[in-house]
Amino acid sequence: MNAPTLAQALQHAAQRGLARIDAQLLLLHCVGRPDAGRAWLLAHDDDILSPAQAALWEQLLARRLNGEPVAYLTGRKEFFGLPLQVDARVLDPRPDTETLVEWALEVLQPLSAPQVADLGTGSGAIALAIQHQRPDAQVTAVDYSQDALAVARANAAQLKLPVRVLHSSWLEQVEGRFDAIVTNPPYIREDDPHMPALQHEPRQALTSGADGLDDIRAICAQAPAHLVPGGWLLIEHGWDQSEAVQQLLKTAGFTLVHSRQDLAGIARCTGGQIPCAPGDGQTVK
Ligand SMILES: C[S@@+](CC[C@H](N)C(=O)[O-])C[C@H]1O[C@@H](n2cnc3c(N)ncnc32)[C@H](O)[C@@H]1O
Repeated sequence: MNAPTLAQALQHAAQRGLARIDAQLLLLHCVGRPDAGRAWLLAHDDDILSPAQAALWEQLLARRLNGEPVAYLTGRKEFFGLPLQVDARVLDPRPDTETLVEWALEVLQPLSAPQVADLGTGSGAIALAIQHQRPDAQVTAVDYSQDALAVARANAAQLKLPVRVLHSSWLEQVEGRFDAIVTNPPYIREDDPHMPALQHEPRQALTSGADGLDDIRAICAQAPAHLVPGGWLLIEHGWDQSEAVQQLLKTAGFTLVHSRQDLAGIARCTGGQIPCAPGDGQTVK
């Protein structure tokens, strides 16, 4: 077959069942215009792919149809307005996680030069978004995976953001106390039926024991000793875990424990505050 026009390439992808937005992002990548938008594609729909571009397009189309995230195929993902480098060493950052960043920015808002930790940083998405919004903050990005830390370091360098990158299992090798600890840890049950659909992402970024809560349990237990009085722990979790996470936070001594909804209106983040002084405890319903 002759090399297709851009319009023909998109039509072909739709016939094979690829979502239009995915096809557009992959095609922009193939023609070397990753920053151009859909309007550019429309304006150039008669352009013909070069043989090399057509070969790359066919290859990426097949990989996407096999379930690889678009971000791994293009090597980039926008998160909180920041262009991140992303590959199979890290979780593909999800838009829902921006809810957690917004919450963190709110609790940090009254503080100057706050200390912040992002546990399980992966690509560095959360840490870098907070550092970008709060240049006065000292942000520490922690991960157990050296592969993930290499990606986070590369993103920090590329974006010129002074995030401190640290190797640790949760807070075990971390010193000091923070005004906020923010985390999107693994929280999927080992036997979750959706795991095959996530086969291209690192397993250590996804699953956490029989009920998906092993890592959240560890973080809730470790965090109080690493927070200043009045400091917050904010956690992203699964769609059906908000009650369990609220209970874990209360058991660990947190107050003002409550959950927030993601972009789909599901309670997907839960947080609590270390009391400022003994007896300060309150609960938000
Ligand atoms: C769900 S991913 C989140 C990545 C990133 N924060 C995001 O939101 O896109 C969870 C991350 O936790 C890391 N992780 C898993 N176990 C860990 C542990 N014991 N200590 C620190 N990080 C861990 C994984 O390597 C992975 O990068």
